[in-house]
Amino acid sequence: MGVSSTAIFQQLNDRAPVFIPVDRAEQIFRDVSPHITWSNMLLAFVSYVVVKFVVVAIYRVTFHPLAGYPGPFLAKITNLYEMYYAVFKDGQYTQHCYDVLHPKYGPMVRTNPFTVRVSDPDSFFQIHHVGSPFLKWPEFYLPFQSPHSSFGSVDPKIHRTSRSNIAPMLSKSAVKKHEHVVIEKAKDMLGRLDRFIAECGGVQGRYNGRTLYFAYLFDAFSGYGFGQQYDLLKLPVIQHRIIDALTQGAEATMFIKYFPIMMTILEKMPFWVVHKMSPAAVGQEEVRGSIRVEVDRLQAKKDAGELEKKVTVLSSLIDKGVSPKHVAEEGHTLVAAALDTNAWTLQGSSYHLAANKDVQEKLYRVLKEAAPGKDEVPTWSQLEQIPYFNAVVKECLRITHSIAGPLQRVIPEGASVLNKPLPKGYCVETDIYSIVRNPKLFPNPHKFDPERWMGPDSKGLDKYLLVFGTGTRACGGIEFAKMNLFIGLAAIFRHFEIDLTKELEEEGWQWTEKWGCVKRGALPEFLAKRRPE
Ligand code: HEM
Repeated sequence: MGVSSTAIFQQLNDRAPVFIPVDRAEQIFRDVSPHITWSNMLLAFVSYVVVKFVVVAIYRVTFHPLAGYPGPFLAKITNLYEMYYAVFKDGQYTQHCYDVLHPKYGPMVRTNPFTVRVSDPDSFFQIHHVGSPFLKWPEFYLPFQSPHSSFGSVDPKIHRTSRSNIAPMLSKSAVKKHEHVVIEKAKDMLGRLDRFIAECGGVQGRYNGRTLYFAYLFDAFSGYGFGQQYDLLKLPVIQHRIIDALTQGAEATMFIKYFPIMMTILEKMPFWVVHKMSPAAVGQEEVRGSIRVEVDRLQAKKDAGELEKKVTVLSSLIDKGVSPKHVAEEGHTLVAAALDTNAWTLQGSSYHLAANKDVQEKLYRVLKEAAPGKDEVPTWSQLEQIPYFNAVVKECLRITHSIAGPLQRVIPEGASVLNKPLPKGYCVETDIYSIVRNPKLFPNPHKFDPERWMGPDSKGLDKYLLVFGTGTRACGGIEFAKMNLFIGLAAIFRHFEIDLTKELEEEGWQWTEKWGCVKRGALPEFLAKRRPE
């Protein structure tokens, strides 16, 4: 039953006397009600949105705490500007900042209403030093849904705990104990290249770098990380849904950055729906599932007093008493953090070495000297003693800069960067790309030139090889990453001559930024020929 308007107005008036006389209110209602139509309501709504947008836009360019920072007008009033380059121009945001915004506006640019982007080596260290009060920006990191992991945590206390939990298993001395496995997997990779050659007639084989290197890295990491052997390199055809899943995951990162709600929606959806939308999600779930099973198995062993000590990253975490839920979270993020980055570096390195045959030949000669035997793979310590090899690896890391996207941090109280005070609570972002491609630090920065690491002044350059980040939130797996890179690159370039396919030769090395780098254009395929022993 309806309630009369008189009663409603009477009630309102009782609660807020002298608000408006009841008879006057009724009169207004009678006058207005014929105009309450759908089209008028729509018009009112649109007018509200437009007026609100204009008022907010005026505020953002005039009185907003970031109003004084230079940047494109559109970027100051809406994040659609940034989103356009990041999402709709297929991952061109970082390159747009490097090519257009910084040259035009200087080292500090307001790239969206809430963010100042800083491209300056000294400021990078100021923001990312050990114990820095610039904490990870929750809006970017929390959608990864691993708030208790070393990568995904935002709260410094939680991070301190999670990082110190994994650190002993990822220290140089700890990962070195796993070196024999990595060498074994590198030899499997050589065998696999022989098979590609045999399949292509016995002289030169064509292979997909992403698939092959991913399989090598996954085989090298999975045993150490979570005690599972997938042996992807031994499959008849190298294919696993985890490869597709991580590819799709990387592709989705930018989309999730601008539409974080998507992660929550996907989590809440029944798995069969997600599977229908993205078959690769099965691979993700498969690995997540096997990590969960392994974590539960380890916890049961611990409860029974039978836990094998410090055998894998996961078992060492269970041994420390970390809850199974958090151990599983750490496991998932480690898989993503460890694989895409390293696989990208190996692909990009293969491209640049194939495109620069003089460097490849010199590298081959030093490697042959270090490992003269058939299929011999030098050890990590041996490789560390070869100056030219080290120069090549540094240049490969620099030019491939796996994480090209912005590293976003919250501005703390009283911060000032480049002598300009920054308002607390907003976002300041830096990026690795603009440091490792800074022409003042690395002249001719787009040229692949290992010699830049060999000169008398090159020691000072090491500090700017910031591909792993620096400070408290620097990469947790640097040693593991280096071991895989050193051994993987040495194995391949000691025993094979790598060439570009026609497609890559014509196109060059094109990439798109999905926070991490993703190959654009032609497939990352290469041609491999056995070196004479
Ligand atoms: C070439 C290979 C790699 C590169 C270039 C790389 C780069 C990076 C960068 C730039 C960050 C900082 C991200 C940020 O501030 O948001 C990071 C974080 C991290 N990486 Fe790596 N990474 C590589 C390989 C690995 C490997 C192999 C592992 C593990 C075995 C790993 C584990 C981690 C972890 C746990 C973090 C989070 C650290 C923390 O916040 O405490 N990464 N990595």
